[in-house]
Amino acid sequence: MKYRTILLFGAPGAGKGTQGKIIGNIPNFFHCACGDVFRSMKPDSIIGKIFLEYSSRGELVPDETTVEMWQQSIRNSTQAGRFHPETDTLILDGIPRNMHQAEMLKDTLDVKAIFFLSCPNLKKLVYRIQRRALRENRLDDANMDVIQHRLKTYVKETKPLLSFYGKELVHPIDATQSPAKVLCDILRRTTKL
Ligand SMILES: Nc1ncnc2c1ncn2[C@@H]1O[C@H](COP(=O)(O)OP(=O)(O)O)[C@@H](O)[C@H]1O
Repeated sequence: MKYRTILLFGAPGAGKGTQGKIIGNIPNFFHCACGDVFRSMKPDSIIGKIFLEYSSRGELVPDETTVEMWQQSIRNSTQAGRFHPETDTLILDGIPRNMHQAEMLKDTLDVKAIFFLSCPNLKKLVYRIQRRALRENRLDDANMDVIQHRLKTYVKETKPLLSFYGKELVHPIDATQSPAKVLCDILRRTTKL
């Protein structure tokens, strides 16, 4: 069975995690952020070490490791009764993150909509990422070179995904607005799906 899915899409710092966490608290939605799954791994486990190696350089973790880990995490959430695939909509954030991952997940995800949190103001993104670094103690947010590299990786590898799914699924959302307004825009469209 394919999972009914909404993708939260956008550059690092666009606010995917902030929105995903809130929406995930609404009944019949289940939020899964791939970065959170990586960060929940023990730093001395095999995946934990691979994650630190790549994320501290601002690079994507290799696709096989990522997709396998993500699938395991979804299976665990289903078995634990947190995610009910029959009735819940999956709110995905941070995966798929390139064309290859989208291909790998083609038979797993039934993508109903992509909310593209658009923030063309680079300074704003960098400011948000640096603020988060202080709050969440994230290695990959800590220095400017890594942040720049992450933003470049997004443009080169992740943004082309928008055309993979096709523009009829893509809902642009102005992510420079306050979190409450962004949430309103997302929910207004979600209830029409
Ligand atoms: N789908 C993915 N594929 C590969 N690497 C990923 C994926 N999701 C997360 N990561 C790794 O975790 C890091 C942090 O991701 P995330 O928490 O989504 O933050 P951000 O949105 O700020 O990039 C990424 O820079 C990358 O190294």
